[in-house]
Amino acid sequence: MIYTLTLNPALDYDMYLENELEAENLNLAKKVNYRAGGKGINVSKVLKNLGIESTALGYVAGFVGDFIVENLQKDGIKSEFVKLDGITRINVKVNGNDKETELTGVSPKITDEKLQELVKKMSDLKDGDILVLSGSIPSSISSKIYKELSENVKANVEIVLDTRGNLLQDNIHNNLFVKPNIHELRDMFGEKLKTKQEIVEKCKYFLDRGVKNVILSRGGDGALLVNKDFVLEASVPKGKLINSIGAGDSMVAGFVAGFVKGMTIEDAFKLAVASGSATAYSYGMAEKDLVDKLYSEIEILKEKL
Ligand SMILES: Nc1ncnc2c1ncn2[C@@H]1O[C@H](COP(=O)(O)OP(=O)(O)O)[C@@H](O)[C@H]1O
Ligand SMILES: O=P(O)(O)OC[C@H]1O[C@](O)(COP(=O)(O)O)[C@@H](O)[C@@H]1O
Repeated sequence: MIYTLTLNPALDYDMYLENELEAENLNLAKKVNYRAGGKGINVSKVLKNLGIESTALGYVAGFVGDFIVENLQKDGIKSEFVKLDGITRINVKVNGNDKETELTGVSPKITDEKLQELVKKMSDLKDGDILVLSGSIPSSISSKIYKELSENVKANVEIVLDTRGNLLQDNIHNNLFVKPNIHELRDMFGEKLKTKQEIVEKCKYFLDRGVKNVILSRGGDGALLVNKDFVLEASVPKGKLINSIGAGDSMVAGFVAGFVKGMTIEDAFKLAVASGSATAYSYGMAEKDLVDKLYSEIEILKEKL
């Protein structure tokens, strides 16, 4: 079984404006969209669209939490959330004609007792399972919680890690892959990292700490995969950008899907990029038909590390 963990889910409220967002002005929307979000939940959704079952773990609270649970149920995605007091956050994603602006809400508190409830659920993991640890960590719990949970897993499980900044560095633990985006890598090293060679050099930081593959996403500029044997560079397929929220999570789902289907690293990476771009070219998350179409258009360049 694949388990996705979303410690910090959200209702994503996508707003598509008539014009570019203007501060201190009235901004009119021409279309809106509500969806159950948070990184692990997005991974579960795209896995489902690719025909792969997973169980979504994490925390939900209040009426937003109810919306998330119902939304996943409707999509036929299994979830086993722990309930908290308070209200799960609402994240507003404002899309102008060119620019995307994100407003992120406040998360409910996770008490020690609720943390133990989650730990108990995670003790069900079995050999061969995959655990996807995705998204930010609420400030009420340890910023090393992903590492602590990873160390706690007794079974032989592949662990995927996708989180930001220091949280990424602090939570590495024998990961199948990590997926920073180029901005996160630049922030982490405080450098501009313009050339492919500069980027690949920095990816070695993760390999030296036991990560098997680093997937470095670069938005509309494609992606790199770096492991101890080779570097893969993927082109981005053609399409019209609609909303890139969840593109990174779709990429995570695509690679996991390829991995469980027994694809080669090259093909799983291609599926990852196709899934990321399929989401960027859609109002919702990547659907299989578009992923399949884009998959056939992606070119992968392979070089030795
Ligand atoms: N503007 C875009 N055009 C085409 N593909 C995109 C675009 N933005 C994202 N993608 C796809 O989604 C992947 C992940 O996007 P990225 O924005 O780098 O991740 P994150 O959402 O984690 O910041 C990219 O590697 C690419 O395949
Ligand atoms: O665009 P990405 O990085 O794939 O992730 C999008 C998801 O991440 C969020 O922006 C939340 O991110 P964080 O958990 O890092 O705060 C959600 O609102 C959204 O569903």
